[in-house]
Amino acid sequence: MASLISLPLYEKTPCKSTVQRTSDFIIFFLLLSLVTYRLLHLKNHGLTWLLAFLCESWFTFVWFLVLNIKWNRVIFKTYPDHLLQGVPELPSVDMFVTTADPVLEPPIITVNTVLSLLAVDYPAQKLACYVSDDGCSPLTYYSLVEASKFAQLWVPFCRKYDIQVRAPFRYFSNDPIITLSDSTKEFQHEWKRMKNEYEQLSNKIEVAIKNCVPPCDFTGDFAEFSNVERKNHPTIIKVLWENEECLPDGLPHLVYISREKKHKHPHHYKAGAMNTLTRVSALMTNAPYMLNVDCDMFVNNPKVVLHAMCVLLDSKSESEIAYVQFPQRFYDGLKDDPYGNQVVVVYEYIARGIDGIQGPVYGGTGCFHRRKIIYGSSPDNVDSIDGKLAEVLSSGFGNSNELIKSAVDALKGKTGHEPYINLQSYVEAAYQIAGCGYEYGTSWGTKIGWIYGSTSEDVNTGQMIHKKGWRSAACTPDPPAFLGCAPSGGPTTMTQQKRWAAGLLEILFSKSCPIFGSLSVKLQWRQCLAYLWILTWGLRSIFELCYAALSAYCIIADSHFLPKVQEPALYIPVSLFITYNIYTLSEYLRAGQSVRAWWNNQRMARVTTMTAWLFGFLSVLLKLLGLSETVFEVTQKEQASNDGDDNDVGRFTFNESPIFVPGTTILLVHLTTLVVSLLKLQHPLAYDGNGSGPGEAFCSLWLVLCFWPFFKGLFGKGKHGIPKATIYKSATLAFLFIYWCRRIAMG
Ligand SMILES: O=c1ccn([C@@H]2O[C@H](COP(=O)(O)OP(=O)(O)O[C@H]3O[C@H](CO)[C@@H](O)[C@H](O)[C@H]3O)[C@@H](O)[C@H]2O)c(=O)[nH]1
Ligand SMILES: [Mn+2]
Repeated sequence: MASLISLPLYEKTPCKSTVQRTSDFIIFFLLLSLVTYRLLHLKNHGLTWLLAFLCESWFTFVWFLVLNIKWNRVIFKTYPDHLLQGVPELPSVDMFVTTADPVLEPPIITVNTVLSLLAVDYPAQKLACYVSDDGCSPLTYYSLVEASKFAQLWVPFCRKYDIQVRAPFRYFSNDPIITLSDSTKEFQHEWKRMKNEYEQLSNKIEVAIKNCVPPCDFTGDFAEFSNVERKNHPTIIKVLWENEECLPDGLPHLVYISREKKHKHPHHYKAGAMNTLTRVSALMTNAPYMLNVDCDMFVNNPKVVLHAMCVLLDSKSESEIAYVQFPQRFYDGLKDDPYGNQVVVVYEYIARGIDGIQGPVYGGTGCFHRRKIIYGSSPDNVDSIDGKLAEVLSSGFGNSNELIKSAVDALKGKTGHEPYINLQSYVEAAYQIAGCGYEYGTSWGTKIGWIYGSTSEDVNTGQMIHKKGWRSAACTPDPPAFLGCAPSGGPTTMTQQKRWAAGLLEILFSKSCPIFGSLSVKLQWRQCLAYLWILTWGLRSIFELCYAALSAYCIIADSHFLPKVQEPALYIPVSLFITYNIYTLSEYLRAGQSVRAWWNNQRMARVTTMTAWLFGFLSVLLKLLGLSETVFEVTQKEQASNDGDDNDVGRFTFNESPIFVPGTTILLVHLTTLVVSLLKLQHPLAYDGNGSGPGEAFCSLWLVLCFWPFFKGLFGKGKHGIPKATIYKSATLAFLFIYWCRRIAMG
């Protein structure tokens, strides 16, 4: 294949970064100076300085990790046109969609993602789409059945007119007048028909949700769904559509899978679902490449598979690059990113940096994997897999002979079935491998497939691959390949952040910890540092909380933890603060973001670290103590919401969750200390004698500004207000903290 390809399929270019490296260094230098200053004066001060020293050492360590990450930023560029000229035959791809809850993940969202996948620009006989439904919902199934009928019209329409956005809800929500004005009569006619058909499809689904018909009479095709409980039901696998004649312009196969679940059998959440998808697809189509997306991540660039293949089919990649990760981008993002979760700037600077080391971290969605690598092959044996080695590798696959045979084929590089396949004939064997007991005594979840033990199965699995010495590649085509929905409310954002922090810490505190990886295996040490930056999110909460408590304590006890006004050392924290903020602001501006977006992200970074990540940390602590297990709480997906008055869009929302207690407490404490320091109400018996100064007061002011959404929440109503119970609890905690500070101050 290599000789046929003359033009490059992809290029990796470094970003210019002198200014950035210099700024990163200045900040690092200032942090080091601060730590040194602390160390030199440690013995003249008490515990407060020791704590400040520990926190600042941590902040310096984190910045060192950032410095390392950003050092070699790169951009990957792919050329699909060169691919079509150079590659005689494109390989097959199995596409996986996971959904878990028809309420939190409305079926119409999953349907749109599936439709957009079925309609990608790629020979249809090379594609198969598998949907895993962990909710075992007849509604999801019904919606997919209806969607597969609509797809018969939609996919040809997209191909004929080269439609760019192939998720119908997005396509029809874009301004139709512009699309239609300079088009042919025929197109206008078909467009209207298609819009009408799509509206009928959404109506049917809506009606089904409301009235529970027809799925709920559980006859015919729905019989298997009668008496199912979400967490206790047999396997259901249904071939919704099969491209029987293997037509390149037909419709890709579509298969629905709900794996078996039983009470007390661990199902490992998304990782378990991914492994079931991997096995079932191995029997049916056994494509050498697998794409996986979350149910809300529709295809926004129809050439996405071709872009991925540019990297994967490049002659050198075969023994080097394990997977191609597309960035997570979001549609209908709220103006100025009030929840700080659009991650535009993080992608630009952090992700591009990691891309330049050993390659992007696996992000759980929008990623193309090679099947044999998911099956455990490493860069050393990838060229030399013979029958014997393949058999050794396939020993952990479980006792399905069909599966083992397909795995041996996949490992040897012989994949895909011969032209005629009959998916239906594999369904029986598929039931066996989708059973909840199948994985007992096998290597699934440990050495093969998606790795268990963390609710951030993505990072865990990607890291396992990097540890074998594989690299990965990022792909950032324009327009963005996939778009999904980012949480647009306080509670959802907090739950998601909490789960991430917990899942990442689970990896840090397990035997998959990257530190072991870079000592003994082939994880590059700079990649190991990059992983450490990610995995330690939850730990940051402790240091930030401690620092926040220090400044409050110093005001109440009339002590100080920052240099006094007359000390030249004051310039260190002051210049650190100024440089850091100007620098991060410039990053936002350079990435095309507003000043407001910068501020919202700074503020939300403090809020999530000290609240959601704290809860993530605590839940891992409980797990380590054997008191409870971490759970994967599914993030709620909403379609563009038109409800509510426009004034309130982006205003922070709350609910009864205890996750809002720490934030409210921090706010109340610092409001109090701010008043105390302005009115000079400190305790007269304070021990230090040289009391708190403007530095400490400024810290309180800054925190109050960061928690301003909570301040508004104190007076807000409905979902915009912090519940009374939360306020009472927080007020009690704040009171206890202040009381305790005074007690210590009085000795
Ligand atoms: O028991 C489960 C739980 C979740 N999912 C699916 O997993 C996906 C991701 O879940 P979501 O609630 O959307 O989590 P996010 O926080 O939005 O997801 C990010 O973080 C996850 C790891 O924490 C990754 O798995 C995701 O790919 C990544 O987008 C969704 O398609 C779910 O349907 C399952 O299939 N089974
Ligand atoms: Mn998601």
